[in-house]
Amino acid sequence: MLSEGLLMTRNVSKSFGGVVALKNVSVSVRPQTLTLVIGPNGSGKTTLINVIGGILQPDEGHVYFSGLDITKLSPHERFRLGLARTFQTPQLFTSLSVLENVLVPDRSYYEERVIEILLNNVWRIKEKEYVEKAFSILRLLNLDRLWDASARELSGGQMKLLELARVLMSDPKLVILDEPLAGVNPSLANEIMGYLTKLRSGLGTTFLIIEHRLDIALKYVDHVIAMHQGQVIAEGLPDEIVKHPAVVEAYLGG
Ligand SMILES: Nc1ncnc2c1ncn2[C@@H]1O[C@H](COP(=O)(O)OP(=O)(O)OP(=O)(O)O)[C@@H](O)[C@H]1O
Repeated sequence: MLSEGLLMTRNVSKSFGGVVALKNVSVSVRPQTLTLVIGPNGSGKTTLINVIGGILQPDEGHVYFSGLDITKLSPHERFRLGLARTFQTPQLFTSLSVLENVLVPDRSYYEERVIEILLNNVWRIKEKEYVEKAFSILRLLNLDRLWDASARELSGGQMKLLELARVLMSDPKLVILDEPLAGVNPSLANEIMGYLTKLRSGLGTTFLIIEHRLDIALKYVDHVIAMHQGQVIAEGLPDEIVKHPAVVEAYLGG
């Protein structure tokens, strides 16, 4: 059973005081897919990705990634295994340029390689490699023309793309995106979803996305997980899920 998903939760439960945020949640994210988690406000989406990312520990249940039980691992340890995430508010260095932001990925990426870099005196070669890699990622996301701009000059949507670019420097297997389209104009929002499909097919990256703007997101994703009151109420193809009676009821009732 562990081979079916790159990422899986099994019977994950989490409460905050008396509030049950997740109740026996078992989901699977297949490799090289765009999987979207939907649900009305308060249905448990954020809690689920925080448990998957390691920010929260579940009260019960397990999280598996690449066949490993990662339930007890820290967010950094998960990152090193290839499980990365972006935040609703991008975590950028606003005084640095676009390129510099991409060249400052998570510290653990460099920490792992620091001995190799020092011993072999290959820093200059590595630096050139990193810059080339950064530019190729910026090109994929149509940010290369802005490489020298200060991050603070970017639009909200471009900032989200820049955060994604930074995360991609570590060659993640799976990226969790928390509302990548929130506050982004429709044209850029469609562009962002287009880039994700391109990255999935081109680099083989898997994406787990939380998004409220279903009109846009549903057109691009491969699989939808619908939540309500801390439970998964339906799963399947976008077309099936929007028509699913439990999903319709959850949104109308909510
Ligand atoms: N830190 C917390 N302390 C107390 N209750 C919390 C906490 N985090 C979440 N909850 C509660 O858990 C439930 C699930 O919340 P969660 O934020 O996971 O839902 P959501 O689907 O992400 O909602 P939204 O779409 O509004 O972001 C809600 O009832 C919420 O009030």
